[in-house]
Amino acid sequence: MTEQPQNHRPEGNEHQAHEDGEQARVLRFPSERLNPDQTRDEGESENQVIDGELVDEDQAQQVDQSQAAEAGSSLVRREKREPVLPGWASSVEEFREAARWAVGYAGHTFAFHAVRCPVYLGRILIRVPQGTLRLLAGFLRWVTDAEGRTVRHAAADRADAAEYLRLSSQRDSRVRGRVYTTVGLGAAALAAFFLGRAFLPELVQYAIVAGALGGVGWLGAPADQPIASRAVEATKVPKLTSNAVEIALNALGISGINQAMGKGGEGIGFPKPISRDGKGWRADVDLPHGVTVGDIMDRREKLASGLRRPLGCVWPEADNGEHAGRLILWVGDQDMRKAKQPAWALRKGVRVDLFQPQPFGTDQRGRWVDLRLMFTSVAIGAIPRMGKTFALRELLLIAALDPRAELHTYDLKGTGDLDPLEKVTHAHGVGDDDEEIEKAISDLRKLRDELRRRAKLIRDLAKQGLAPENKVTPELAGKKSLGLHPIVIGVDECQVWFEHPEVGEEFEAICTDLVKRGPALGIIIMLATQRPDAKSLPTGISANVSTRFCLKVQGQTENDMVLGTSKYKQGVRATTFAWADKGIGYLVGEGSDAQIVRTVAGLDGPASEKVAAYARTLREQAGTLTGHAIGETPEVDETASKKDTLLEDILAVVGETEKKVWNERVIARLYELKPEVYGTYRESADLTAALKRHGVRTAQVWGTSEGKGASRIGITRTDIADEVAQRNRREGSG
Ligand SMILES: Nc1ncnc2c1ncn2[C@@H]1O[C@H](COP(=O)(O)OP(=O)(O)OP(=O)(O)O)[C@@H](O)[C@H]1O
Repeated sequence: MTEQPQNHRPEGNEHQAHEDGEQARVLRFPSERLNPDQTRDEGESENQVIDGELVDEDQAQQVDQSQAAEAGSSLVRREKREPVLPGWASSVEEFREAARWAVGYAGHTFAFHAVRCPVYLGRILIRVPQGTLRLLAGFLRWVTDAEGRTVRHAAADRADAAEYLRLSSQRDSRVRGRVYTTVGLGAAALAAFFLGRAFLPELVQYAIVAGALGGVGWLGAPADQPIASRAVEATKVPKLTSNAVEIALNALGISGINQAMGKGGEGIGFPKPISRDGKGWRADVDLPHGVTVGDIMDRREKLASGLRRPLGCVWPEADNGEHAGRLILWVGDQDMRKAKQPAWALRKGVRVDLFQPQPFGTDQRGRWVDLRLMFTSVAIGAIPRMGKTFALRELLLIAALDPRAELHTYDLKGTGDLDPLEKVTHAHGVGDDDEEIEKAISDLRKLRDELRRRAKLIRDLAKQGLAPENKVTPELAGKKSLGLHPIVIGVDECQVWFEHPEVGEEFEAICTDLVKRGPALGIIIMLATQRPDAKSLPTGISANVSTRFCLKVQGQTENDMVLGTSKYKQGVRATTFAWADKGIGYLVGEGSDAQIVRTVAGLDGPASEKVAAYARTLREQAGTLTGHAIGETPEVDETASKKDTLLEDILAVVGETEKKVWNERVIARLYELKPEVYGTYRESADLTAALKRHGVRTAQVWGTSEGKGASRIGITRTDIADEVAQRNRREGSG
């Protein structure tokens, strides 16, 4: 939340460790006070102006707890408690996955060996003679006490008569005993054989013979050629050791690390043992003083080389809960881009609720990462061919699976990437020719009006206690009569709109408004661009989107433009992705830390068509197919195609005698002149924005109302007249 000065009395004087190391206080708003007496005690600070940051209740509670720990008993320590159950036992998904693996493994092994049984039988029979020889040789060695032979020979060689005699007599008695045992066992075996032949069922006899032969055959197999082939070739992933991590970090060429690793250096700390984490190893590392996680992230490729692992397996991350030198190094068993992604729950089509989180992609550990589209606006950025359009289309498909959602899809690149959504979308645009731009601006103007209608409606509903948080709720969205269903706008290559020479600024103004106010009012705008700079993703938009997905970008500016200010400095660097990391990006969701996510793989055109077909069925059943999806042509706003005559109209309604006029007065007169054109101008800022597009600035101007003079935003007539004259000259010379 942005910094806001608060003029209120503080309650409590708890301290919170601030990011920059300063001590900051958590202050309660007056309404939250439990003890009215306290307010009297704090009367001195009545008019204290506090500069601070608004934090949510959860954050405040966390801080409260840690503060309580600090302030309370000396036995109470600040600590980070590890989960009681390991990840696989506490996550249903992981448990299911492990169980699926075990059953699959057992099934595969059984089938593999069952098919090869005849081969194994042949191998056994071939090896029976060899096995029999080995068995006999071993038996003979045992009976004759062969293992003592070398010692006896040594005694004889040394001419140690006493020792030799002792060993020989020991051997004689041992051999005697073993011969008796052999004879006894032989007689017993013979008796067992005849008894077995006489009394045992034939099947059991065969089984015994087969078992005996099997045993002998097994014994006859050479060590390197076992009877049974291996059903599963274990791909051995080397264990990640602290030594391997140290070698890799040392090889990065970072002087701070090299000094720490050198003689007498502080070394590298491992605050926790390296352990398994999902399908890989996780090492928590305390880097030497002065070395940051960002330094390591910049050298991801070198780190992978140092660890002798493919680049797609090595994922260094910052631990945001700790200091800037705490590195979490996750090394996967498999390259993330090649690892098989678990099935996407929505691939076969299923009705979704946009108010609930939906699976967007998988993290390095192969776990699904969910995203709640409601109450967000989304920015997607990347250099070309990294999977930006796939990501946007996936989000639009998720939205399409909620039959309440009204889609507006714009593919400004014009290659038809969003065409699979045609069968469900309310408004659809492809390309950037004049007609398409006209259609789009007209649609956006309607959306801006809808935004205003919703804002007013929500205000009214809040007054009646029906919108407690002053935003659209699932209940409100479900009431058709209110028209507060989710509206989802997806724009690929949005820079085409914002850079348009005539309506670019208007596109920007409307989109900024939608980004800022849309989420609370059930309007979600998603903008994707391959050139994230101030022109293609205006700052008003980039600063206000709440969900950001950044695939590979080239530099810090683009990185921060998409992911948010200072993200690069904090070690969230989409620049470290490789060219082959398609569909892999940093996702910064609402209030959550950045995480690496791979969008749904294989969701290409045909696969998207299938999901969209299901979405259409859902919409047919719900009766929510509208607009483009049922072949309706949108009514193009007449004013969009007509010449914009704002300046001339102002000159017509503001007489030459009036030098300066307040905006609100100009708007009222314009409305009288052309209500159908100027009906959307509700406030002074609307006229200011419209004039800005014509290169005319508004300013504070003096005027009178009911006899009282006041300074308000307004126009200067000569500015308008000059601009019209200049334009006429330009057109004349052109
Ligand atoms: N999650 C993913 N896993 C694997 N490959 C992916 C994934 N997402 C996208 N890709 C691949 O990346 C390639 C580029 O995707 P896409 O067309 O979305 O890129 P783009 O950034 O929109 O490119 P452009 O800027 O040219 O429009 C596609 O061929 C697609 O197969």
